[in-house]
Amino acid sequence: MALKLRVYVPNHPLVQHWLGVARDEATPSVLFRSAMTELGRWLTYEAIRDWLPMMENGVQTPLAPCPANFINPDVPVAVIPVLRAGLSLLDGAQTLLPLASIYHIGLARDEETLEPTCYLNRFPDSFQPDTRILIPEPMLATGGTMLTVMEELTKRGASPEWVRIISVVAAPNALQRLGDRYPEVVIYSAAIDEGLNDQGFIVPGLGDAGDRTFGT
Ligand SMILES: O=P(O)(O)OC[C@H]1O[C@H](OP(=O)(O)OP(=O)(O)O)[C@H](O)[C@@H]1O
Ligand SMILES: O=c1cc[nH]c(=O)[nH]1
Ligand SMILES: [Mg+2]
Repeated sequence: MALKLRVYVPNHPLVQHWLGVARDEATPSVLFRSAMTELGRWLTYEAIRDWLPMMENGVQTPLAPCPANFINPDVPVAVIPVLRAGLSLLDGAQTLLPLASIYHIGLARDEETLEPTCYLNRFPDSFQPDTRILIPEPMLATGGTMLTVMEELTKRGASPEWVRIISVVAAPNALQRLGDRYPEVVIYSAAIDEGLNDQGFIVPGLGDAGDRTFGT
């Protein structure tokens, strides 16, 4: 079955370098966090192309009038880190989007059923439909977590066409399920891996992103 959503894997040396560092089991927690921050920064840089709202506003240079383009401050921008592991990408994203509102959501997968449970939701009651929404979530495995996040967003008025996900490793299962339900969503991922093992971990993946970030 063809994949319906758009997935970009930036072939950028900084993205590929930090992905390698994050994958390496010998990488200690402190360096793993740096790698994830860097991935958050460069994946955000790629993802906000053609997505941030712009407006034209001429300026006067010291020499002459000149056309200029600026980010339109009237269109809301929101970043939705998915706790815990999504926090590892947040610093990098926030560096590039310093004025964005940050709305946290926390989900944990049951180790047996792989079903996610939501234990924290700091979303506003409603989102303006043109709100630009960036979701840092490093692991897209079964896709269950991201489908829950999307449901919580859309029932508050968010438009999938303005949602961009930054992820480090995505599995085909998650991409298929997300594409079937939300084909408008665009994903920027450092890699698409082969699949999942019996415990629902992405292979080769990078292990448990939350545990490696927080040393648990
Ligand atoms: O696509 P899925 O199959 O839903 O899996 C992906 C989710 O699983 C992990 O979360 P986990 O439950 O380990 O929580 P954590 O981030 O707190 O470690 C990971 O951080 C993703 O959020
Ligand atoms: O491989 C995986 C799958 C889900 N969550 C992780 O942290 N790693
Ligand atoms: Mg985890």
